Amino acid sequence: MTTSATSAADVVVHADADVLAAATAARLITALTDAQAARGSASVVLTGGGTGIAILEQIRRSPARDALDWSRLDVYWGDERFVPADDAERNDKQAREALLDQVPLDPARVHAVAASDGEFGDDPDAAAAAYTRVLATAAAGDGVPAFDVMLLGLGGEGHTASIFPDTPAAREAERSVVAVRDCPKPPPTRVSLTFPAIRRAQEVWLVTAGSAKAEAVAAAHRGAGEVTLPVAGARGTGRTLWLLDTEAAAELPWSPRVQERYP
Ligand SMILES: O=C(O)[C@H](O)[C@@H](O)[C@H](O)[C@H](O)COP(=O)(O)O
Repeated sequence: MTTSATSAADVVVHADADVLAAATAARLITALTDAQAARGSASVVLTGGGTGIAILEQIRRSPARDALDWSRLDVYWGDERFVPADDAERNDKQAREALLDQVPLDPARVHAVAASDGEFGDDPDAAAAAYTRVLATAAAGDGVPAFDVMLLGLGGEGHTASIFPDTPAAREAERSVVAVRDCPKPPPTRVSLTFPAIRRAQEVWLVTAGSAKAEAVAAAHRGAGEVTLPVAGARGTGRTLWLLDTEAAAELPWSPRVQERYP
């Protein structure tokens, strides 16, 4: 059941973090399979963080994962920690361990952000510029692909991807990918898509769990500005969907129905 909220966003609330991850995994498999049926291929933007990785682990465990033609899926990241490639903090390393190394993806269609020990050395601006080119090439002139689904997490203070409150990244209106430094969430140096890039996605799914996120979730639905609460600026061209557990939904200005956990 979805509840339409402010800014035409939909909200679906699940009983707990485990149900949220499993249900979002099923929803993502279906959305990407439908995109492939309609267009022959699909594209997804992954997120780091505990909820984002839990979703990938649920997909790995799901028999429905074989409904997807993995060889016709393009995988991107909404942000990446700018650390060495084999650093456990890398979002792509965590995603590969959770799922990507277990499914028959086309390696040429997995678009990771350069690591700090990669071809651009310890230069996050160069890594951001290179990822900008990756997106532009995939978009065939539109600058950024119209991703089928972009997964985004959020922090308790309202960051999403690696766009943190009151930062240049939150004010970026031109570039699609930027380097961010001194992030309050470690590691401090990251590469992140910006709002212009995020808003190219057809569907943006904001997925989060836990009471620590409840205030930011509610503030976004009360009309907070995107510079002070970046997650409020994350919206898709076709749909913005909030996927929450009951704790993260607890302070919403209305009481959405909860998708119960059935025994
Ligand atoms: O690289 C990152 O850290 C993520 O992209 C970040 O935006 C994350 O999604 C949120 O901080 C939520 O993280 P949790 O799900 O672990 O709370």
